[in-house]
Amino acid sequence: MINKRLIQAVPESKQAVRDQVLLQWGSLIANLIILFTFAFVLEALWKNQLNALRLSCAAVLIFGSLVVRWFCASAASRKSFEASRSVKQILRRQILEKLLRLGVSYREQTATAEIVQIAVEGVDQLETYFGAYLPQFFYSMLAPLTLFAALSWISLPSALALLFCVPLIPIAIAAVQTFAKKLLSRYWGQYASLGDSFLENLQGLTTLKIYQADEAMALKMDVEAEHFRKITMRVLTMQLNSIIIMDWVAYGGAALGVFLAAAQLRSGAISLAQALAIIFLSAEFFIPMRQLGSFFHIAMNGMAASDKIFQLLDLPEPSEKTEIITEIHPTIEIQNLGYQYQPDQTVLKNISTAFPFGSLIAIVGESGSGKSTLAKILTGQNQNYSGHVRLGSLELNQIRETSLMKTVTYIGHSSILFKGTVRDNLLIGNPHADDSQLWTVLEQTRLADFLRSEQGLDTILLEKAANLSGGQIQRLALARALLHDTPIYIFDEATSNIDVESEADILSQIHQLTRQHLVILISHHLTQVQHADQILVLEQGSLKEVGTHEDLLKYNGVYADLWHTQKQLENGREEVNA
Ligand SMILES: Nc1ncnc2c1ncn2[C@@H]1O[C@H](COP(=O)(O)OP(=O)(O)OP(=O)(O)O)[C@@H](O)[C@H]1O
Repeated sequence: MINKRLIQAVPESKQAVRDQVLLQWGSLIANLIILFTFAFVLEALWKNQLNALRLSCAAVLIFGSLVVRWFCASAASRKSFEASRSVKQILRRQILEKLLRLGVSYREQTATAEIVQIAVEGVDQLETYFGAYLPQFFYSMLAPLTLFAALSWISLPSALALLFCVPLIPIAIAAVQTFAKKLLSRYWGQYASLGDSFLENLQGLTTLKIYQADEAMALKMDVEAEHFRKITMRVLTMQLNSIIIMDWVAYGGAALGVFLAAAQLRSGAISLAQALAIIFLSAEFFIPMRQLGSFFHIAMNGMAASDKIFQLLDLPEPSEKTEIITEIHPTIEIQNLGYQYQPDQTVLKNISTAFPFGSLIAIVGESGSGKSTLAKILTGQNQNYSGHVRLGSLELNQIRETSLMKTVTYIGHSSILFKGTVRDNLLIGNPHADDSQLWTVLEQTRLADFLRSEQGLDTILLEKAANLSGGQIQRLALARALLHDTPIYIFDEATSNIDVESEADILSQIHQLTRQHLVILISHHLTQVQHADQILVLEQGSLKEVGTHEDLLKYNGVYADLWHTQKQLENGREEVNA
């Protein structure tokens, strides 16, 4: 019932829990004083012995205790709030730091949607565990012992009977725990997968509408939601059943206390005030444990979530990388490179080649031949490769991530721009750039005129730059990449799906970059790569051909086939257009 690892993960929580238990205990003592005083007032009233002095003493005592109880209760709830706030902060920081340590290759080990679920919903679930369950756990043991100590002076048999009934509640809790743990783990699994599907379908709603597949997808989600509804109902049934058992124990125990007090009063063993005190306090014996039972189910949910958090925190991290690239003009050398996403699927096989600085290297091949996989290896996103990849004199997977990021810039086909101004987005490339440098790259990428007609560098970009065209997004991403000014640039289909004008502008920039940098260009359009210094042709993960455009046409192999096929298609298109 106590997850040691979770508490050790947030050591600061211990003090907060201790404070809350003490404050709750203070509130209990105040309550005891109120109830005892009340019992004595009632007895005095019954015996007609209530005079002004006694009444005012009782009133002062009750009022003073009420003030103490109010103070303890409000301080405890403030502590509870502070504890849950700091727990959430600490765990989210740990998740973030873990992701930073996993680095750009985190997706080799986990999915982004899962991280979002764990970091947001999963951590929220732990609020009750630290803020309410843990203090209640200790308080619910301290409270019956305190009450026993107070009542044993009045009637030992009643105090003993009540004390022995209290453990029946945790026994009932423990009985459901094994079953509850399995059920909650399945509940969380289904919750995460429903969340994934929901997010994916929501993001792809337009596509689903275009293909009129939204209804079919909605039915599929209905099935998933129905499974989730069923498991949620099972969780709730389990929780309600155990609450009923706990209520039976609590009310049964309190009734026993009342019965014993009445019996002892009748036999003259105790006074009326003592009997009243036992009756008032019988319920108090069970309230803390009963409350623990209610928190327990929410806390179990949190513990199931914490398993997922620890799975993420336990992911193996890439080994410590110490090397820093010092060459100003690094080359890339690849030897017997191999890569697999899954053990039985070889995506790259035995590739050996070299990319000299100052050259334009093109990588071509049919879809799925492994071009992007190679680009991701060169940018550190895919780290578990076999063979060697050397950047200058250093092995790539030994290079510190910050150093690699200062050396290689990757521009993919759907670049991400962030909500904010154009300036904010450009400064990501180089935080120290001044406005004139920003305008220079915007001129180079031919965005300057457009932006001048808007609000210049202060033009606001919506989420995913929804207020820019596809071509403008890619040109702005290129401007940001130019500001980054690294010796190596990798363009992975950076001009696919954009207008001809933007494509031409970007290609012209790529060619201008070449002599001062090492540029790797991945493209399906062979016309874009025909002037490359070297063209690598991949086929099913193997390097089939290497050479210039002319060499490869003469060789009359895979590249020549691709070239002629594309030419025929283009000619066919021109004829249709004519
Ligand atoms: N994250 C991944 N997990 C598992 N398999 C993957 C992953 N990414 C790519 N693959 C597989 O690896 C192979 C090579 O993919 P890659 O994206 O490198 O090809 P590509 O040549 O860039 O294709 P395209 O030209 O269509 O972009 C494909 O068979 C693909 O299914």
